[in-house]
Amino acid sequence: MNPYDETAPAPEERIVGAAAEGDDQAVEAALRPKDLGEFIGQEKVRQQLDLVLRAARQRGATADHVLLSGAPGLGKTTLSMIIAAEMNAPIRITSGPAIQHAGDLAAILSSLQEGEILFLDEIHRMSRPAEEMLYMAMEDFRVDVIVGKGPGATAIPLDLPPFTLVGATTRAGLLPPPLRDRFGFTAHMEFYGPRELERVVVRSAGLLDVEIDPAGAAEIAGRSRGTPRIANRLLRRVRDYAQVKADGVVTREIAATALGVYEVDGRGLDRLDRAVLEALLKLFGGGPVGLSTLAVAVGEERETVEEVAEPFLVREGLLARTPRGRVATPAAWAHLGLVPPQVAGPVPGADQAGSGQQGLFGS
Ligand SMILES: Nc1ncnc2c1ncn2[C@@H]1O[C@H](COP(=O)(O)OP(=O)(O)OP(=O)(O)O)[C@@H](O)[C@H]1O
Repeated sequence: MNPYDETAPAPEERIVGAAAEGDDQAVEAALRPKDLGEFIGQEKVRQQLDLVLRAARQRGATADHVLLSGAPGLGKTTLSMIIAAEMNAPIRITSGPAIQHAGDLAAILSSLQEGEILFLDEIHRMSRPAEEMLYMAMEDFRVDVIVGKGPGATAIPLDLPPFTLVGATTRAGLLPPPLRDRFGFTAHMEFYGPRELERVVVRSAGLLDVEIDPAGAAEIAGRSRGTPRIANRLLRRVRDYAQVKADGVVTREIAATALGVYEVDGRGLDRLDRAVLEALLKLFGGGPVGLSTLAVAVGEERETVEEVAEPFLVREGLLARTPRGRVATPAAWAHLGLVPPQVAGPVPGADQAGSGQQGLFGS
């Protein structure tokens, strides 16, 4: 099971979904930071990448191949464009699923200019033959183009201009080691902290000409699930509300009310997330309960609960997956303002007699 699987079933378009949806792409182009200085957060990645790029520039060489991994919406595409800008090089953008045949890749590689950045999104979804061609292209800047079929087929070597491959993946673990090893620099992008997201919101508000006060920005940041793409989307919905229902200025109260209309709560949970938590707490006393039972209780597919709702609930420390089933954490009870039931009798190994929680969450 993959928490970041873009192909996971979505019950509906989610305002808190991390994948690009609706009008995201059109607006995102305008909101993308253009250089490393403008890129907010990810300090380590920024520092390391800055060194890699500076060194390449000083040597007058193309930069090493770069692998960016992390959940959707954290800025992988943005960073690839920044790499191109910092190297003053053109960029070609494609994705793993678009390259089904080795020939598709050969066509792209052979038309690259010297120093060009090739951004390959979802690199883990490339076909095997294309992947194998990429090994040689990355290492030797050469591909073998196969002409003909069967016993008469011949491989014609084709030299490529030096280029920089920037691969992006939500699932670094799925990359075969020979491919992973050919990247000179690998960066893992983390979820953003609230302060960083606040800066993302303030920056985007400036670009969109939205008046926002710091508390309004903090309110949106706190509901953005650690993801700049979600922060930008929530900002746009709050802007609409502020414009239609108020004087256009985004304050904490306006942001909270607007996001309440879209059913995004103070911690970024949406209707589905809360339905799962509520069922777990109110119907099953906090668990443990099996996934299928939980899914039936909320009227969703098992996969939807497992792949759409649970990853964020687990990340937030609201739900735990245990061998005996799904279990709510104390934070889940607190978040929904409910009191956990008292369990009668001492629980073996518990040091808080009577709380019953050691039995559920212990070890
Ligand atoms: N560090 C950042 N500072 C400011 N804005 C950011 C940052 N990272 C991402 N964004 C904004 O978030 C949006 C999504 O970023 P981007 O498209 O680069 O994500 P991604 O990781 O490539 O997503 P996907 O995996 O879905 O392709 C863009 O509009 C971008 O401007």
